Amino acid sequence: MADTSRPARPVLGQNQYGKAENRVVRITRQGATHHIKDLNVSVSLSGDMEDVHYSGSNANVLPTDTTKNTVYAFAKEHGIESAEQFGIHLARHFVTSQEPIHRARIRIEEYGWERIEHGGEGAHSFARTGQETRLTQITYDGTSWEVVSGLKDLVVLNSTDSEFWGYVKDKYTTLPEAHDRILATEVSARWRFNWSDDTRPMPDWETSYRETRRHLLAAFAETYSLSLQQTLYAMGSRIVERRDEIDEVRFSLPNKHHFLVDLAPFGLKNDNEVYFAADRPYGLIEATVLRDGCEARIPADLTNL
Ligand SMILES: O=c1[nH]c(=O)c2[nH]c(=O)[nH]c2[nH]1
Repeated sequence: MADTSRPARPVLGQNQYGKAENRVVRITRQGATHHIKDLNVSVSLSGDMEDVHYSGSNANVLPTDTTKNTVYAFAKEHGIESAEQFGIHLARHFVTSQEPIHRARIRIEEYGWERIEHGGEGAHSFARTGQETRLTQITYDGTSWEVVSGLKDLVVLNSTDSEFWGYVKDKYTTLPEAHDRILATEVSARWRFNWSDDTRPMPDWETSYRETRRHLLAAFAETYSLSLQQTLYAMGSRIVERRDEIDEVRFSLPNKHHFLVDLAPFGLKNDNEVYFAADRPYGLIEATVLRDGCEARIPADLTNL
């Protein structure tokens, strides 16, 4: 019989720790020409951490301060070739150098900079690109890797080649059918690489990002859209078909509605020229596109990644 006089001690569940949002800017000098990498790196470690939670023993705890220092030291010692390469390096270091640490998850946001072209000497002036943030998440358990990369805040718009009609109508439906509308969204996308073990060559991360982004944009621009859902599938399938290293793509696409303004009260005709750009509410279209036979592993809620 279990002793019911004293309740059992509550059990520690999943836990992880580390230093979040280490902002690291690495300048690489090639004579007067400088190169810049600007990252926001979050480290999350897990392993034999029962004691620190139950008793406060820090014997297995690599301080979060040390994880921060490691990010900066690695930026100096190894440079930052790509966000993925840098994250892999860090994850491998934490799992292989610290016995109690069994799993490392490194999340990186990368901010883009473009050169300011000017008549003066040197190439060391940059302007932040107002476009997307590049993202990656590296997970390593000492045996296998999972690399999920992507982007967020990439705003795109087609000013034609978009329709929306033929939908279900009930007594609450007021939306007029559209045969020529603006289609605009702010793309949040994550794609999962099929590279998972060290014995296989890694993808070229920089080329992969550039090409994946290019295919995504080309599919958006080239698809004659009958719904944002159709455009989403076109973007995902183009990536999976053209990039062998990627098995899964997930999108979260807010439909940034542009409503035609009624100019009739002013005696003016609105021939698809003047729109009200509504900021909310917005349609939210989300889906995963998978290589046939592959498993979906990217979480449905991208805010969890
Ligand atoms: O592309 C669209 N998909 C929808 O599901 C939808 N619903 C809606 O009101 N407008 C749109 N547009």
